[in-house]
Amino acid sequence: MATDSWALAVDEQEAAAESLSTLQLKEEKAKPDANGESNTCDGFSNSLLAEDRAAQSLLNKLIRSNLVDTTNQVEVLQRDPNSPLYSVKSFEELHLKPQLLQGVYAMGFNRPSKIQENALPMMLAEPPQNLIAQSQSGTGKTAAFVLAMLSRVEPGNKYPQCLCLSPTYELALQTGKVIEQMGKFYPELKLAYAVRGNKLERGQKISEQIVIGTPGTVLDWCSKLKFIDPKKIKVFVLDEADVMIATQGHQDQSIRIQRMLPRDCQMLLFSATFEDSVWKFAQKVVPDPNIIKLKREEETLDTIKQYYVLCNSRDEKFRALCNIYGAITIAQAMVFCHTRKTAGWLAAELSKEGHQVALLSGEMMVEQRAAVIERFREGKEKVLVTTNVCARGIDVEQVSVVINFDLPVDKDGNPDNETYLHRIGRTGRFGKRGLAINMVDSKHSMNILNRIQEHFSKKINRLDTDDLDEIEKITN
Ligand SMILES: Nc1ncnc2c1ncn2[C@@H]1O[C@H](COP(=O)(O)OP(=O)(O)OP(=O)(O)O)[C@@H](O)[C@H]1O
Repeated sequence: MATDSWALAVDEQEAAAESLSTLQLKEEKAKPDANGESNTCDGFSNSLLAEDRAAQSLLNKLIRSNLVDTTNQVEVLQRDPNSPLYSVKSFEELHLKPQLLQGVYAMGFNRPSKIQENALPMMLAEPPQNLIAQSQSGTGKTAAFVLAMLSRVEPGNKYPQCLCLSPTYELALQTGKVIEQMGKFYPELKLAYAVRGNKLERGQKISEQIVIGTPGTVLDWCSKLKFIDPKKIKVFVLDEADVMIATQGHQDQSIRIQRMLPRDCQMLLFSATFEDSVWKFAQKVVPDPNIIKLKREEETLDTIKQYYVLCNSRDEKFRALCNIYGAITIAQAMVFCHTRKTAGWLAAELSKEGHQVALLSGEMMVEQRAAVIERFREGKEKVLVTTNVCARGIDVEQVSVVINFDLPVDKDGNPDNETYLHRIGRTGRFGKRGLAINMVDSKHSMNILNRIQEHFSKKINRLDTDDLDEIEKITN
């Protein structure tokens, strides 16, 4: 998988070298599994990977202001292929409770998103149906299952009826916020967070109708501590299944929780990606499911002009970058480096030259990263320097130029074509024309570039950055 890229490995090493105390902290975090697994190097890097995925997902939620646009069609696989397939074009068609419809409109939703068009009628059908749904982040999954939970809950009954599992505390909070917003016109509706640190008195029973939490704590609350009676749960949601299974122990805990629920409990599972492992897990926790998939909007190199620049050193690459900036007007650019060290250095150098630079770096907290991206989106900075690890999955639509200060390679040093496409493909979406410039500083990187070129069968032209006229031409 591209996620364990070489850059991630380098960043891990840098992080480890930078601070022993952080390392110890993270090792602590990597330990908790009940399976008694020892904390090997691999365990450490897997835990970082899981944290990375969860952080990425949180980042996307924090910076997202609206729905991700998609022109792809939804693929629906019904449990009973003979039953009619309903889809709705308006929220009215769903016959929601008035308070709920009011909540939906108060959130500014005018009509269901693409995935909601099919998912909502299925989730709200009687008798309840199970669902596995996959679509990229930002397509309206959370809003859909929150609506389903709020539709089924009976606020008059003061015990948990809906249970939602999230991979981390922070992600649980984000979903909780959506529940609160959408359920705003239901004052009697209450929400409890089953997350580590939320200590309740033994023997207590929870009166909140919706519980959202992480698998370990939810399992404790349902079994050992008996705060929740699992037999009374009507809707079970497993959110971010792909992020969930990246964390050791979460998969087993989720399955154990699911086994305690009544047979007729509605099971809903959501995931942004659908690799084999997610699919296998989904089938274990969601019996007899309907399945909905929405393909990612294809990234394309067709509308992107690609160039490479030959240099001999990091300093030469920097000069080339300055020359490009001197010759053409760039509204906003993203510059990708392999390591946070290079990224930090480059950002500092660019600022010295008077550029308004934002730096997105691995050691930043997710909230800090979100703030950096927000400022960049608002145009407060014109250049965003980042490592691959930080910027994966982030869409900033107005970026028209992408510069690979270092070419993307995987952990074995081979070209990472997927990352290349993802980095620059975004500049050419929705009919926009983009520009990508690759810095080549060795025979090795020339070889990588050639292989990328072959892979996509798209010519990458040489650009002489000492020739200002030539640079100017590339924008024509
Ligand atoms: N029908 C809708 N109309 C307008 N905006 C919507 C609609 N549904 C959801 N949104 C908004 O779109 C954004 C993405 O929605 P949502 O969080 O539900 O997507 P998601 O697929 O769950 O993504 P993620 O997994 O990243 O949270 C949110 O800002 C949400 O408020």
